[in-house]
Amino acid sequence: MSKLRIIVAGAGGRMGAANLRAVATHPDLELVGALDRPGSSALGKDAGTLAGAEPLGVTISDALLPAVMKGAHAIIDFSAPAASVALAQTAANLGLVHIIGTTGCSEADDAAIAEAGRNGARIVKSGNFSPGMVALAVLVEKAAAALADYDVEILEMHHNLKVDAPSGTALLLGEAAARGRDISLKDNSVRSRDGHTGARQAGTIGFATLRGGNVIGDHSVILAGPSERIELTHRAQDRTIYANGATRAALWAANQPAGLYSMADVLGLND
Ligand SMILES: NC(=O)C1=CN([C@@H]2O[C@H](COP(=O)(O)OP(=O)(O)OC[C@H]3O[C@@H](n4cnc5c(N)ncnc54)[C@H](OP(=O)(O)O)[C@@H]3O)[C@@H](O)[C@H]2O)C=CC1
Ligand SMILES: O=C(O)C1=N[C@H](C(=O)O)C[C@H](O)C1
Repeated sequence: MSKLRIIVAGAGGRMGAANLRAVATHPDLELVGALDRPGSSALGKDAGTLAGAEPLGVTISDALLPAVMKGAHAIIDFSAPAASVALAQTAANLGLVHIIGTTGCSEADDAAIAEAGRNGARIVKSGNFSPGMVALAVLVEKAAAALADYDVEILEMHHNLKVDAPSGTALLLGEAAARGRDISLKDNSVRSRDGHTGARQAGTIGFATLRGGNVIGDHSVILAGPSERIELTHRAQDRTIYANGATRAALWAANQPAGLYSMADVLGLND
């Protein structure tokens, strides 16, 4: 089998480094491009050196076309919402696989990404690419359904450089709880509390956000009922889990028709 040729977007970032290492060490993948934003201090550097590994002979660039010309099949993209929307449109035009880990997308961004999936891109988008988190979401959906009158609260903590809140994973877990209750998350979520809030409204799904230090990603879903509390928790210890999930998704999506997929699809949970 010939190797799947990959472009890593957001290459100069924390996840960029993890993705570059995951691609470089995977026997079925070949790195053909590494992108960062115009003006980034990463431009012109060797992708491997920047990721703390051996030089890879691929220079970080802000131009997609030269990498596409090397026969790229897939983009692994953990960057920023505007960049991910633009890349999804390019992936649609070229029929590429596009793995999107970027969080903090607006409704309009998500609609544009879904449109790209309808127009030829093979997209896997997830707020969390760890298989453990996909399993946790299954448990949350079941627990929220079984304990239909318990209060659901979602707590997340991340490093002090994270720019979006609640995290993409917290929202993914909120969607799982809402599915379990057959309600819309958008219409039933409480994203923050401050001041005289009044008593908790039954049936809502609450979110709380903590930021500090270098926490990679902690998430807890708490189901609070009369005289008991169930806490379902995931703690990430290394960004490798996300990068390995992303490479797995790229290899899976290469054999799928155009569309917008989730990590649950990749793991066969929706078959
Ligand atoms: N789904 C998942 O499993 C995970 C998702 N994430 C998400 O991935 C994203 C990146 O996280 P992280 O690596 O920690 O963040 P970083 O800020 O470290 O990295 C983001 C990178 O993207 C670059 N970038 C910004 N705009 C563009 C652009 N237009 N084109 C190309 N590159 C661009 C940034 O450049 P510069 O710094 O110069 O602005 C930076 O190098 C976040 O949304 C985060 O929430 C993170 C971990 C796991
Ligand atoms: O920004 C991060 O770091 C992370 N972002 C994702 C999110 O928003 O949930 C995934 C992970 O928690 C790390």
